Amino acid sequence: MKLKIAVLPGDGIGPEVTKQSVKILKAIDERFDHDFEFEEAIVGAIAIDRTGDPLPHSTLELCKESDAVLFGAIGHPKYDNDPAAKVRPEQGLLKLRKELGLYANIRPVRAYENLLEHSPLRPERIAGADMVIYRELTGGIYFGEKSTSEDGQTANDLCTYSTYEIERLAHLAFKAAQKRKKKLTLIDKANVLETSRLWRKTVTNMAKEYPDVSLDFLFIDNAAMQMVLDPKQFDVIVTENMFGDIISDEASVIGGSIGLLASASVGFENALFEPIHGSFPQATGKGIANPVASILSAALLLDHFNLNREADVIRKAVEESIKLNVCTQDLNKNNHYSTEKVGDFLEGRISESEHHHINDNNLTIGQMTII
Ligand SMILES: NC(=O)c1ccc[n+]([C@@H]2O[C@H](COP(=O)([O-])OP(=O)(O)OC[C@H]3O[C@@H](n4cnc5c(N)ncnc54)[C@H](O)[C@@H]3O)[C@@H](O)[C@H]2O)c1
Ligand SMILES: CC(C)[C@H](C(=O)O)[C@@H](O)C(=O)O
Ligand SMILES: [Mg+2]
Repeated sequence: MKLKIAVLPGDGIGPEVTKQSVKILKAIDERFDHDFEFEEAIVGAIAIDRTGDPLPHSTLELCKESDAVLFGAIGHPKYDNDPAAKVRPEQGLLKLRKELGLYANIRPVRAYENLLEHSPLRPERIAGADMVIYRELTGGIYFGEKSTSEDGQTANDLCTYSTYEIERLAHLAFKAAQKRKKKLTLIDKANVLETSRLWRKTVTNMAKEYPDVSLDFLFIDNAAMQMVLDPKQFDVIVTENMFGDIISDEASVIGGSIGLLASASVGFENALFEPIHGSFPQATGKGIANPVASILSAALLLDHFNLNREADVIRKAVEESIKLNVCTQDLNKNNHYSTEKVGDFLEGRISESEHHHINDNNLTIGQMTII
């Protein structure tokens, strides 16, 4: 298949992990005889430094004309530590999501058999946990009107949702549940927030169209507790932008590290793939960042184009690396491997791999297969 992939490494560990996922995609390209073309562009703090704009026009245009975007991470302490900064790296990512219409952010989370002991959570609580979080990505409090009073003593962030925004995401989540364990959980704060009450009303109405899916509701505060107490209860989660951001970082503890959690952001026309973690500035240049989240995001990219067999080869290689303890230090304190070495190991496995059959256990969601 011919694919043009825009590569936006970004800041901090972004370039280090993205280098590995590009390497893996190139190995897949070679192994399966595809025709992948990669083009890099700047975004985030590095783009502010060079152009004054966290999302330069040329970067946005490249993303629009590409089949998919492979995104690293953005963010730099010089902005995190300056609340008065007029322009911020994060604005680049938020604008990109909005401009590309990426309303659904899909974050698969699961426990790995060989990492059960590694998680701070009790192994018997997390063994078998396997869920997908559908996070709304272009609305809510992130994108509402913002203001600070002239005296600087009061600030506002408006949270707005429309039925349309809720429905287009919830349809994807219901469909995902139909192909999985047929359970959908809406996470909200409907006991307090008007927007959450609209989510509950809208999703409840939609449930009639999906009679085979059982729908339940959790308030976000309780959900945050349930996520660590009994994560096996979750199948598909659907939630608004900010709750989804927070609950997915929390859920990464189940896998053993946020360095394992991949995501796909999709809209009607565009798709972007990125790890859920940030630029982990403390690790920049040290070769300690886990590249697996970025590599599994590349696997989701392949799934998006129905290259399920190829995506499966990547996931199998990752499973194997975990089994053999070929991991960065977040997963293996003793005898750990560098970012590059983990990438090299996976690349080697892919190049040597047999052509696999499509795993029938994979669950297809729209165009996408979710592990
Ligand atoms: N999508 C994004 O680009 C994105 C996401 C989250 C945060 N950020 C930005 O990143 C910067 C740092 O934010 P933060 O420290 O809150 O979050 P972060 O995700 O960068 O790091 C939080 C912690 O997670 C762990 N971690 C993250 N990535 C890892 C990896 N690949 N391997 C191993 N461990 C990893 C580290 O222990 C780290 O201290 C901020 O500027 C923030 O705005 C960007
Ligand atoms: C960097 C930030 C804007 C972003 C978000 O909150 O969406 C990040 O935390 C994420 O999860 O992708
Ligand atoms: Mg986040």
